[in-house]
Amino acid sequence: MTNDAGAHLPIEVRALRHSYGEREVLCGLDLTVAPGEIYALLGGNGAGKSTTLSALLGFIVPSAGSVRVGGIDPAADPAMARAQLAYVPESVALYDHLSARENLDYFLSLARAQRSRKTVVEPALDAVGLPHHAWNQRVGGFSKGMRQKVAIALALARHVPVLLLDEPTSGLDPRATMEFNRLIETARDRKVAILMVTHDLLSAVDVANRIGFLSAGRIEEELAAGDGAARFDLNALHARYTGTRAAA
Ligand SMILES: Nc1ncnc2c1ncn2[C@@H]1O[C@H](COP(=O)(O)OP(=O)(O)OP(=O)(O)O)[C@@H](O)[C@H]1O
Repeated sequence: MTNDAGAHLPIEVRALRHSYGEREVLCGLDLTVAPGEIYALLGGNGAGKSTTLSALLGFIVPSAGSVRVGGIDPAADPAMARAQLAYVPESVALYDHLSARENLDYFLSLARAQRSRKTVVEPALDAVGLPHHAWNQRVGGFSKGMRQKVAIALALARHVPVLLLDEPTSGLDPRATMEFNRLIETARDRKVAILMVTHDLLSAVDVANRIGFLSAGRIEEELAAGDGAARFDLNALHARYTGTRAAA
């Protein structure tokens, strides 16, 4: 699928199927994320959310269907596909003995990206709201929220079109969750396409443009945020997520 200008969407998954041995986990998954959109992918344990991320990262070769990241097939060219994206796992992997600034510098050099301190690294750290006094501190002492800021700063500095987030708010308190949501809005404002795998319904309701429920290997229901203050109907979503819809 292409957008109106004929270009590929940053994330496109079409009729994706994947089996582990005899067991089919994804059975015709369709999912797209546009530039400047946050898509929250919800689903029960074992629904196939991580498998979907693995397909986007090129860690698995799907049995059928198509996956494109920035127009590139991750199964055919994983390195090129990964160059289009930033992946933030549940626990952000950084070099603990290096400072925030040094981590950015190092990862940018690995990505062969521009890494001028004044024009790239510092503006990115500023954009994610990492306090200046922390820039030169070793990240080993950072909280999960601060580590996520460094990871998102790296994504911004690399100018990638796609951001993949795996359970980003698990273990964050409500205030840190709110801060994280504002943080990914910074990436959305820069037209990054963001796919967030999560169990955190409140966070999804707060920040997502669309919410998709993965069940039985496909998107069973997809909802778009409304225009008003109540972007989604939280009660209905909760009933939907907990399988108590009939009683709701
Ligand atoms: N490498 C693997 N080999 C065999 N089965 C696997 C493998 N990885 C995942 N599975 C199975 O595939 C199904 C989907 O797993 P997946 O991790 O994608 O689900 P999930 O939605 O991310 O779950 P959770 O919310 O618990 O993280 C599960 O039943 C899981 O046990």
